[in-house]
Amino acid sequence: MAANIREQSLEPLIQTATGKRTPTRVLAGGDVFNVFTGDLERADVALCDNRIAYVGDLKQAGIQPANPASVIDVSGKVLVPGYIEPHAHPFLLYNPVTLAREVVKRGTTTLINDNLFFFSRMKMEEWSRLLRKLNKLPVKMFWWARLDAQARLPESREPLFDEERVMEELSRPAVLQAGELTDWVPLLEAEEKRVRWVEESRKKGIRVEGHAPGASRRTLACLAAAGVTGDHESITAEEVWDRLRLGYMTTLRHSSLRPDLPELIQGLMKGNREVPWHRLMMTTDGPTPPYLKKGFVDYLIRTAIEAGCPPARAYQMATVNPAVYYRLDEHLGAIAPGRVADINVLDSLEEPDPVQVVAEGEPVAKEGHLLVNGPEVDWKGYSSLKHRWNAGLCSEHLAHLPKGSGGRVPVIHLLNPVITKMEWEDVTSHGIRPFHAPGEEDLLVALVDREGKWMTKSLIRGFGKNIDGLASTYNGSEDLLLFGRDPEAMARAGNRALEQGGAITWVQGREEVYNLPLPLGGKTSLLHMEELIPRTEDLVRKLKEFGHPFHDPVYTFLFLSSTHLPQVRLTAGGLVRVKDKKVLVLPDRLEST
Ligand SMILES: Nc1ncnc2[nH]cnc12
Repeated sequence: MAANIREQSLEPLIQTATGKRTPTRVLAGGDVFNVFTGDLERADVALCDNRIAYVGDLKQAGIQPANPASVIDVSGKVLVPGYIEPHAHPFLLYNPVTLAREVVKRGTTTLINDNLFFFSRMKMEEWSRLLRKLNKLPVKMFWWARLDAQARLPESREPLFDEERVMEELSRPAVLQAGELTDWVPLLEAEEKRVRWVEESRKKGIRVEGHAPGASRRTLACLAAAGVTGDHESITAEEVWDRLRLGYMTTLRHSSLRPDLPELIQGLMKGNREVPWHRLMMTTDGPTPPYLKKGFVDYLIRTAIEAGCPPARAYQMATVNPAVYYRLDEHLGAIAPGRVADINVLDSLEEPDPVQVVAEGEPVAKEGHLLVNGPEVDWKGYSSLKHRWNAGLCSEHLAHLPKGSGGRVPVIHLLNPVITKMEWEDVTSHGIRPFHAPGEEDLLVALVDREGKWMTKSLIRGFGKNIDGLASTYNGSEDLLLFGRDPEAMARAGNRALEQGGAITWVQGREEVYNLPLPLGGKTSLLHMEELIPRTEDLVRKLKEFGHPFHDPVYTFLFLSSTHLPQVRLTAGGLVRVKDKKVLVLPDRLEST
């Protein structure tokens, strides 16, 4: 429905509202949360197929239910609109289908999704076909159109973000924003194509999402002048105010990586400043699977309320605010006539996890259980997601330390799951087994081209101890990421992951101690969330046993090759210092070995 949400035929709605046609379904006797006033009002809700036709006293309005079976008794309950996640990354090991099926149980009925990793690797025909299929999910799937890959790719892959493809993406009816703009420097340098894409977005009335962590007010002001309309990267209340003052729609983040919401809410509410709640939204920003045990947007609402946010404001941030911002408020985000019938039935406003979920007029979940199946996606029909990896690995490729100038080697220190600091260190040997490396915590980390042409290496400290070989096709540049101290185990893990068309595979000696197949582009699993959550927890637990100090290693996999983050990253062009794009260590060429 996302693609054609603006194409509603009005006649049956008019007939139902005026009592000339019986409603297809009625929710009777509940207290309806009015997102416009922030009040609870006793009202019945009459539906006409997937839309709301009338809200009020149906008897008084002369609207008759067709029969008792068409009435859902919600007396004693509170009705709120289905929740909207404005900033979803539907590929944190889960895929768009498994994410949608999980979150709708907790009342999220609209996802506004990152297209990265699908757009960046799929043929356009297949991507369009997949979008049509996803349109049949009980969750409305809207999309962003990325303007860059967020990684430094080999030149042969760059045309993915060419004029024709990006313009086609911006023209899709289900695309609501350009971005997120992780690579915004070229925009401020007025790079022609980037400016043209933002201008095109403005012409189409779609938004432009920034990505400016730690940016000064000056930079934020320049980005606003360059057409950026929103940002979700604040980690302090002051940063939120900076964005609000400049007119940004500002999204408060509570992700698995950065659970900042309580601090942001409390900081915003400090003192006597009136908080402009209507300019705020909230996001889970791509949580890794275990987070979903706590919920999704329902968990954001709960967290905001627990932090002191007035309940009405918390619900507005998750419903009408994103609907207004994305220019969809005549369709979404409210229990009001004309809107899509996405309705969560709650015990009370203090309990945002719904007892029942109605999406597009159909009951889709009850007491945390899905009531609907499908659509079944035949993933085999999307050949561009089944990449054939050409990078056969042998241990010889991994048997030497990366060399910098003067025989020193680069050592990446992991300061948290994603922030790195690099230092040069002297080592006396060229082996990488622990007794050869500078310290017992040191592992080799390598990014191996999925076409088998190059490999970029560094030492890494702070990821774990005594890991023999761990391979992940889950990474920011869609190549193969390897960690380990034993070249043979690393090659074994890598080859095993590649053999499966993508996986996270861990080998100690000759034994496989962990394996999670990721058959969709080497990125996402087909497992339903009930299985994927414990499998992800298993990986984290095992890594902790090997001295891994952080809670979100999947993000380490994702971001070690993502050049939107600071310090050094592993790329096709070598080990690169992001700030000035300086290549610190060139990649090894693999073809000649
Ligand atoms: N920039 C990003 N790209 C991909 N996944 C993310 N999750 C959070 N931020 C992300």
